[in-house]
Amino acid sequence: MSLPKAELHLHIEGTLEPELAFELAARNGVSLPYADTEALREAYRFKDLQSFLNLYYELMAVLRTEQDFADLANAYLARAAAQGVRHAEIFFDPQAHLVRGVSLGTVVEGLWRALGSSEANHGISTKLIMCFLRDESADSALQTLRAATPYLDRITGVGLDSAEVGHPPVKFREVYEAAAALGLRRVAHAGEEGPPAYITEALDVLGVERVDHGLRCMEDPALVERLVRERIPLTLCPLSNVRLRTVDTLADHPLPAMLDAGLMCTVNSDDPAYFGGYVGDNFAALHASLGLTEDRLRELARNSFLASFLEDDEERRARYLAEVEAYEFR
Ligand code: HPA
Ligand SMILES: [Zn+2]
Repeated sequence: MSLPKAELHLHIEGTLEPELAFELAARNGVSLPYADTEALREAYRFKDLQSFLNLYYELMAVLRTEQDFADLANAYLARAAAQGVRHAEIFFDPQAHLVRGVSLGTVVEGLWRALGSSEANHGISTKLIMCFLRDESADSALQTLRAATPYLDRITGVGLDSAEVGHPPVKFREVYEAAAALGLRRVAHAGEEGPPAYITEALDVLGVERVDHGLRCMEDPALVERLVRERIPLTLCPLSNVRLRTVDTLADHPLPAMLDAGLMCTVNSDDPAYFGGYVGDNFAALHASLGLTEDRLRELARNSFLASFLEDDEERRARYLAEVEAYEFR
């Protein structure tokens, strides 16, 4: 669906399509434990977040050089452009590369080769958000933030991802305080598999401005009321929730109830190579399976720009919002 939109919850490593994975494996002399792309796709049956993360980290082995990261990002941007994305705030997982001996410079410079020319090549403005792995130590997150010092001109904010349960936001208080002191924006995954209390903690302890997923807020009416009152954006990822079995089917997704409650929802693809669709596919699926009306879809698109970190360019935001209003569904 080509409705103009911003994508605010997108892990660049999660855009690694099987074809590109095999191409990069050949280029870098890395062997993958799958015979071909078909066999690899067979492994895309996840029972929960962890079963997905295992494959997500395994396949990263093919990402070695700046050009690999540039190719990965360019492939994403081309697909996103075809689905109406005008602006993308892109997550990356530095610790997952550092542990393999790939430097932060390689990752950031490589991604920047694509992001720096994204407006010219794809018509998409971009921002970069560096995520900490919550199943790694708080000290490792602090070291990662320190290592990012030379690249802070290219990094808009910090996020928190990977295995949620058992790794509450409070574990990362110190690194979020340090990030805030550096002027970085703050987001965190919370309430995907973890309890509503993690959402509250991400807000109160980490000072996040957006909550990634936030799905399980629906179990706590007082929290819903607060999120509505404070207009905290939630970056929902419906196809991801189905694939990771957070909801049974798309028809059971609470998104319509969340919109009815007045929550500021956005729709995103999370890890589109693994979850069966890019962001436009998520919009189309919501329309098909949940009967979301054109007004609702337009509201979601409007929210995506309102929730984006475009405070440095309000003129651009206004232009994108005008495009949303002018869009004609066909
Ligand atoms: O959906 C996700 N959840 C948590 N961590 C992640 N890292 C990549 N994708 C995800
Ligand atoms: Zn995510």
